[in-house]
Parts: sequence; structure tokens; C-alpha cells
Amino acid sequence: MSGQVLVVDHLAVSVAGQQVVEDVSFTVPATGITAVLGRNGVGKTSTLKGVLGLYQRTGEVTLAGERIDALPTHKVVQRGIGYVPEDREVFARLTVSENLALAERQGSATRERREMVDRLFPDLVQRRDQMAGTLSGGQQQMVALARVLLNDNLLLLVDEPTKGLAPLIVEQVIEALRLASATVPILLVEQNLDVVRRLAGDAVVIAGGRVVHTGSASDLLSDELLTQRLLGVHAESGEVRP
Ligand SMILES: Nc1ncnc2c1ncn2[C@@H]1O[C@H](COP(=O)(O)OP(=O)(O)OP(=O)(O)O)[C@@H](O)[C@H]1O
Repeated sequence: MSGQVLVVDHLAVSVAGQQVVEDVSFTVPATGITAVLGRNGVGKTSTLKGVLGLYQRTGEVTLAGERIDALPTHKVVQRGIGYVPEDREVFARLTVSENLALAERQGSATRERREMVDRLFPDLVQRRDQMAGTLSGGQQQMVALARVLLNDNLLLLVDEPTKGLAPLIVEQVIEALRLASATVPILLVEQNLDVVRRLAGDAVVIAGGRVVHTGSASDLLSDELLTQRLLGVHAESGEVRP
């Protein structure tokens, strides 16, 4: 396989008849974490949903060398894209182990994968009989990540995993993402630039429905003027602003 797991070429995305992503092109390397950055409402989430086919899209999307842009969402997922949505979305009134059991795709989860997930998230092993709704935000994020790691994915799309979490919990999520990214490449939407600096190899910046910058995340974030211009924030001061 080439060095890219995902190639997005001239993707346009519409929701409720309105175009929310105009023309987005970028590639995702087959290893590590690639960050999608941009001010609020520029279309980061819609880009992920366009790749998944949840929103109507045009353009070319190629996963591991095969076009997936004409496929319905369930086929995209079967080809090997795991999605961790914003706000985690665990089944609150089911236990941790029930949440995980429901995520296992037929023929994909193996004993080795279950053991790997148990090794990555020992906290979840201890809490397997706890209702997911009573977990902390960070633990819920671990459930959400564990669910996609149970399956044999080529790529994970992870949307704002640290949103609304306390700093200590953010540290746990960073560690979980770091461990997860050693097993599968991740396309990460993230507003917290400290998290991006610590995790991401590459960054894709969206503005006005288009990609306005691609390149090394650390090069971008070490360039004060560029970060300020593209994201409206000084690199060392944390969150991307509207
Ligand atoms: N389901 C929807 N119905 C109507 N409009 C939508 C819907 N989803 C997204 N939009 C609109 O599309 C635009 C892009 O939204 P999107 O959530 O993709 O941006 P974002 O960059 O992820 O923003 P944020 O950082 O706030 O999560 C926004 O103007 C938003 O209001």
C-alpha cells in the first residue's frame, strides 16, 4: 500500500440542501495522527460525515487505494473506517461490556483484539459491569475508542475527543489516542492545540469550506503568525476560537 490511507479529492458536502463544505482535498498518511483544524463551523465535522457518506457528497474519496465515495455509509464502515463522534455517544444505560459487545462487527473482532483493548484500557476492564452513563467523560471517551478498536479498521475518524473535559481527563484521552494510533491511523478533529501539538504529525486547516493549509502540525503550531492567521489564536494559548 502507498503511504496514504485516505485521499480526499475535491470533496463537497451538503446538508439539508445547503453546501457546508465547498471543495476540500487532503491526504491522510497510513500511520500516526493527522489533525483537522479550523475555526468553529468551518465544516470539520461535515467533512468527516462526508467521508462516511452520512451527508450527501460529491468528489473522490479513496480508502487504501479503493474509491468509497459512491458507497452507502454501511459499506464505507465495512471497508474499514471507524467513527468516534463528538460527544462520545455511549449507551448510557448499558454496562461497559455491553457497550463493547454491541460494537463488534461480524468477523472483525477477534480474541487478540479484545485482549489488546483490555491492555489499552485497564480502567474499562475494572469497570466492565458499570453503567456507561455513570463513567467520567474521559472513561466514556475510552469506551468510544475501545468500540472502534475492537474492529479491524484501516482508519479512525475521531471528532473532538477532548471537548468539555477537565485537564486531568484530557491527559488520559491523549494517552488513549496515542496508544490507539500505534495500532491504526487516526484523522482527528481537535480544537485544543496543545493536544494537536502533542499528538499530530500532520495538520489540515479548513477555512471557508476549503483546505487553506496542509503540512507538519509542529511546523504550523510553531509559527505564531500563521497559527494566528489561520486559526485566530496564538499557538501556546490553547483553544481555537470562533
Ligand atoms: N445537520 C445539520 N443541519 C444544518 N446545518 C448543519 C448541519 N450540520 C452542520 N451544519 C452547518 O454546516 C456548517 C459546518 O458545520 P460543522 O459542524 O461541520 O463545522 P465544524 O467545523 O465541525 O464546527 P464546530 O467546530 O463548531 O464543531 C455550519 O454552518 C453548521 O451550522
